[in-house]
Amino acid sequence: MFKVLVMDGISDMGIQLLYDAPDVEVEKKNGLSEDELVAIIADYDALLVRSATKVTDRVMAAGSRLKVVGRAGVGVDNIDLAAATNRGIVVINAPDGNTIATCELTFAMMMSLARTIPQAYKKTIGGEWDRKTFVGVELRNKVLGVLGMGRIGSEVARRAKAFGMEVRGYDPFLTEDRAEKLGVKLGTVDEICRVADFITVHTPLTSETRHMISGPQFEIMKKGARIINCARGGIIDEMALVEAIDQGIVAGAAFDVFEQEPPRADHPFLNNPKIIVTPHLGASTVEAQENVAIDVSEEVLHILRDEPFKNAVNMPQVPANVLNTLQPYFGLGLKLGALLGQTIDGAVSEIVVSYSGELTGVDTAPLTRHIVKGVLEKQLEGVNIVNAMHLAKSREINIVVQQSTAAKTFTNLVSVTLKTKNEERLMAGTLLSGYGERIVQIDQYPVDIAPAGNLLLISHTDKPGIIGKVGTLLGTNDVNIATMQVGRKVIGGQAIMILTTDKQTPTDVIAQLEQLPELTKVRELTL
Ligand SMILES: NC(=O)c1ccc[n+]([C@@H]2O[C@H](COP(=O)([O-])OP(=O)(O)OC[C@H]3O[C@@H](n4cnc5c(N)ncnc54)[C@H](O)[C@@H]3O)[C@@H](O)[C@H]2O)c1
Ligand SMILES: O=C(O)[C@H](O)COP(=O)(O)O
Repeated sequence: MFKVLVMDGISDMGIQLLYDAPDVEVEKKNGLSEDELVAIIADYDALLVRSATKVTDRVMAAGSRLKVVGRAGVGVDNIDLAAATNRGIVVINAPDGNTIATCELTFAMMMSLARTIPQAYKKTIGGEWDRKTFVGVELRNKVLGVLGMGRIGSEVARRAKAFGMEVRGYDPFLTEDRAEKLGVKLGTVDEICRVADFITVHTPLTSETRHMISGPQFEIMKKGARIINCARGGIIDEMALVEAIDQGIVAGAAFDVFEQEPPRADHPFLNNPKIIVTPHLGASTVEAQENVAIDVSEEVLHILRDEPFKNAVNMPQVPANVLNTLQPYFGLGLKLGALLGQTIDGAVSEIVVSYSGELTGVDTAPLTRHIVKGVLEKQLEGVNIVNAMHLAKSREINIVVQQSTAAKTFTNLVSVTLKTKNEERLMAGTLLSGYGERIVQIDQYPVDIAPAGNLLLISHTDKPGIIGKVGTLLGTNDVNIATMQVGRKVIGGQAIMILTTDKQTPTDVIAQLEQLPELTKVRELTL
């Protein structure tokens, strides 16, 4: 039974999938401190959070069963991603579910700024009928600058067009083609600051976007501009903004997010009549909360059940078509890595993976991760596809990936070579239509083995009687041979023998085999 801890008031309707799952037990808790979370997290396989819970390295270190942290929302700045990767914990988010909610809040903010609705409301309910102070501006024919043209920024741009606004966008990853389709004119941050009547930010908070709008931008800003931040506190320099308002450069600002949340009671935004604030409500609609909780629950179930998943934040994204092509090879890759890893002694210094046939032209990185996981898992604890590459890198294992279009006997071939200081071994496998996974080459020898069960890999000198000696020794020790193959390049030269046995070969029998003078290496390979 998988145990899932759900925090931060995530929508019950959205996590119904988890409640309904026969293999999942759900517990809901709110407002736990880091210490309280550390004290209980060892009981859970999955942790679901919004932005309130800080998932620190300490929390993950205590989560000995933790496989996945699910963020019911977009931003993962409350989760220590590097620590999660290090510990092999998958972090997933729900990037699409709250786009519209946040876009609509941005518009609500923009219209509130244009028409000073919160200020007018406050006076009116206070008994004042003030029709002179609150003369607003229209959105039509105004320039809107959108910094960050991803999901939310693009939706904001679309709606702004419907309001008759001219939209200028800045996003280093936005192509001219897409900008044209959205009806957005591209510009730099400074160009946008000079001309925009409204500026809204929709980037993540990164070292590049921190204080993206600060003193120098306010200096060149069009007089009377209005600023909106429904993305992340810190993208706009809060103190510089207050100064720009005091200097009459900025006419008003609307913030849903703060550098520190909740802001201190004496934060200068909280008593400034030109600044509208909300308590990080961008994603807080019934629909968005259901959407993100459904998305994250589906992904958590996939991860717990070892099924393919797509929204991992601490692993590269894999497009669905690529995943579909690679999926059948994951098992083969894992087995090739695991078997080969057991054939060598000493530290691996290099893993060379070569793909050919129908695997060429495909982004095979996810398959390489499975192979590396296979190689490392017999030596290291806690290796998984999230941390395999990271662990290899931290052990200075060089990973070389090659793709070859050269015509081969097989329609697809995955070949893996492991190198240590003293030796080099190769194993290649293929997916044969109707037969499934086959190992078709070990070192320079062609073979045909189904990678399953108990395998004995024996390197020996090709001499008459060796096969008989091995068979007799195994037979007298009650180890039944299911299949046997031998490979050699020249008569009397080096050769290999691969046996599949019905049960594991006891270690003392392996020791007896090793005593046979013709055998140079005996390895039991298990999966
Ligand atoms: N207020 C809320 O409750 C709320 C709700 C949802 C999302 N958000 C926040 O809004 C932000 C955007 O969300 P999204 O779903 O649109 O994300 P997204 O990933 O779809 O879009 C972000 C965009 O920012 C761009 N970008 C990155 N670095 C940039 C830079 N240096 N300059 C300009 N653009 C840059 C990216 O290319 C991308 O297009 C995120 O930080 C998210 O956490 C806040
Ligand atoms: O990044 C997000 O998805 C938003 O900031 C929403 O955060 P929340 O789930 O805590 O409302």
